[in-house]
Amino acid sequence: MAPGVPVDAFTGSIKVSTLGTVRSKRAYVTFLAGNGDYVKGVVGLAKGLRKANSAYPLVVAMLPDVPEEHRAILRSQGCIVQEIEPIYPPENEIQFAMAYYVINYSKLRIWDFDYSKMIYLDADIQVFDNIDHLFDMPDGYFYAVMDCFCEKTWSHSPQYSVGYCQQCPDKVKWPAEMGSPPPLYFNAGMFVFEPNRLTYESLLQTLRISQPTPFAEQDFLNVFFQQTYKPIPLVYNLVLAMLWRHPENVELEKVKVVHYCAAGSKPWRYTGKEVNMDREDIKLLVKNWWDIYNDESLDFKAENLVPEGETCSRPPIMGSMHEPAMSYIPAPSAA
Ligand SMILES: O=c1ccn([C@@H]2O[C@H](COP(=O)(O)OP(=O)(O)O)[C@@H](O)[C@H]2O)c(=O)[nH]1
Ligand SMILES: OC[C@H]1O[C@H](O[C@@H]2[C@@H](O)[C@H](O)[C@@H](O)[C@H](O)[C@@H]2O)[C@H](O)[C@@H](O)[C@H]1O
Ligand SMILES: [Mn+2]
Repeated sequence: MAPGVPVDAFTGSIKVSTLGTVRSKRAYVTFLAGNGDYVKGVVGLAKGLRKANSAYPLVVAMLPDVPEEHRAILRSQGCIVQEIEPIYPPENEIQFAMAYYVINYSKLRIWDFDYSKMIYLDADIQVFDNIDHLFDMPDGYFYAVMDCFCEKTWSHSPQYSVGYCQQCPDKVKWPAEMGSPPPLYFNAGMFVFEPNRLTYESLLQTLRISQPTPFAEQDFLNVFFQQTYKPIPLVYNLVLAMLWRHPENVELEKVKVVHYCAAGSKPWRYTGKEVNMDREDIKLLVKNWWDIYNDESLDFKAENLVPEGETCSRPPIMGSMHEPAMSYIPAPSAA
């Protein structure tokens, strides 16, 4: 570390101004696995961030099973393609809420990326308003939106069995005989974090001695970051089930980020046939996603690149950067 360069005590990352010294590197990051249709989600996300005039690039952490054709599509949309090795949980008999969640532990590789602060977004998320200001929140915390426990996907949990949800803690109170209520729990489809080698090593070491649970890496991250987790408003990650489970908590016109995680809501697979998918608000949100996906004016244009070294208020979205050669075990095909 260059002497005299201020280092943030908590994260160990370099914190300097942009005036002639190392600029703290920021980026959005998503995760892509398999050769299926989630690549459409990433293209939509890249175009949505562009439409929202985000100043930061989108890095795609992808497993080795993502085909070259999909990688080329993402580079052509200005994404930074970064291959990662899969991470599997310890041997287990667990029944994940969705079988493919087993690949989601691989998300943990993003803590080893060379950035000072990142915003993680699932590929089934769309950003409809600029959220760059989230990068300026105080360092040293893990920021994410609180999840909801009311969907059937939670039927394994004590919360679901007693009808308790952190979104309405006074509606059905946590039974005193079950001890204190569960700690606040976040949805891991969107979070603001600081990549850091020490944190990364600790995540991997802790995972090796952790019992996998139904929501896979989401459960694991909630336990790991329990002491530094800070809830942020649901406008930054609208878990669609909130629309029918807690409408009193949702002001749809103010929502900046939509998470298409409800069963049947992935826009690129949408049929409208599943439960709640025939709602007018769902139809509108799916249309809004397609309007961005199909908008050719939002496609990446190389001429928008600002040549290296020129001062610019908005770091360019780079086409692609050198992918480090990595040896890896072929990952199982994702869902
Ligand atoms: O076949 C798959 C399944 C999942 N994912 C990635 O893993 C994330 C988490 O899965 P998903 O969003 O389906 O989970 P949900 O939020 O719906 O529970 C996705 O958003 C993608 O980024 C992927 O790339 N390919
Ligand atoms: O691997 C576990 C996944 O768990 C989460 O999805 C769930 C969770 O939000 C439940 O609360 C909902 O009921 C459910 O619909 C939704 O799919 C994250 O969105 C995803 O990124 C990933 O971490
Ligand atoms: Mn998701």
